Amino acid sequence: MNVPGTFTLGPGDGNARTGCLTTAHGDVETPIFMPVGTQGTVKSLCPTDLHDLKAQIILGNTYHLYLRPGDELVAKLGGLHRFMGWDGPILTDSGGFQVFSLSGLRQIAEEGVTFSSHIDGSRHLFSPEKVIAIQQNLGSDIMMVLDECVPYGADRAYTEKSLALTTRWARRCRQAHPGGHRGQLLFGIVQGGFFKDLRAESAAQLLEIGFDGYALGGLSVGESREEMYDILGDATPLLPADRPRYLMGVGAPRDLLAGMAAGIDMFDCVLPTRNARNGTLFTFQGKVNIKRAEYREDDTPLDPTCPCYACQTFSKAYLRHLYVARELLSYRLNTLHNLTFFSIMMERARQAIRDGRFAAFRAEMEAVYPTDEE
Ligand SMILES: CNc1nc2c(CCNCC3CCCCC3)c3nc(N)[nH]c(=O)c3cc2[nH]1
Ligand SMILES: [Zn+2]
Repeated sequence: MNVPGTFTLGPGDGNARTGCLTTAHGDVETPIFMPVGTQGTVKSLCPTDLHDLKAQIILGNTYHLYLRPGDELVAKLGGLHRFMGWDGPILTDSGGFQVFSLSGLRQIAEEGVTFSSHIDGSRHLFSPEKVIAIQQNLGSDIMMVLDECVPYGADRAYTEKSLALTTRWARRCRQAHPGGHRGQLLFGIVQGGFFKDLRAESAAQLLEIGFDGYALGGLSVGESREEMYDILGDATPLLPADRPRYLMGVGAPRDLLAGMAAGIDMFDCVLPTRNARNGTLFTFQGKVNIKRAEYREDDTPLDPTCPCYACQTFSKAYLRHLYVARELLSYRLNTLHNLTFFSIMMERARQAIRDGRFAAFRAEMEAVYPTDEE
């Protein structure tokens, strides 16, 4: 078995590439979509379900687990893998993004970001050293640095100032986790908003510090698709080709395709799990809104080509009934299906890259996932 952090590139097709990342809890084939677990669980699924749908790596949530049940308790109970019964790789975000999106009353200073818990209003400080300690306690295989995800529309002056602080925080994170510590990897996060020169500066600064992988942050924050793709195309080649590249918070099928075409290796998004809860299901024939009346008497499976338990066992009429009746099983079956779809789509993408036919695969998928609708 390779040492954690080993990243071996396989066949490529244009800027799209396949690879294999070794972590302390196993290897991850790239490009990869990572299902999001929020409070130590991928909502409504058991770890066995995740293995059944061939999930290779999942996301844990530093912010939530720190607040409840507490990272120290999780450490005392053997770490997040043992706590949640998932023996595969886990990536944890630093929590910075959640602080900005979930908690009120936050202040940014040299030391770190102070915020009020969305649970009980108590005050907390996330410093670079603190978020490293939390992720070490959780035992995640891939940790992220503390960063400020600059709000969409921030002006150049604010973005420049924020970038300088974010880089100082990244350096403190690296110092707090010099590398090789129990095989836990540390990724840097490129910021710089929508200013290409600032993005280049950010990438160069992070490269000089040196990380096991590099993420593009500050995207999928409300910008238009073309704005995201513009930065994506310009910034991705700045990230070292021999290290994993992670596009944070992305995304819908067409955004995964655009990211892979640009040379991105790793993705995470709440879309498949969140949409499962509101009845929006992804199939290879396009999106299905299961609550629509047209499915009331539809005795056919959601996606006859899908191997998941929901598609193999139930009709659209039944899935619609469960959703309309607000039955808990609706949540579980819809999540099983959506994550199976994302898993199969990524497997087909990896094979298309290996076969040198990624452009054709992308065109085929975009025909059912047009770029105009949300
Ligand atoms: C949705 N768009 C988006 N997400 C971003 C995220 C979060 C990525 N997902 C993390 C999971 C969220 C659910 C719970 C578990 C962790 C970002 N994170 C960081 N640190 N920096 C970003 O610029 C950053 C930028 C992001 N943009
Ligand atoms: Zn299915």
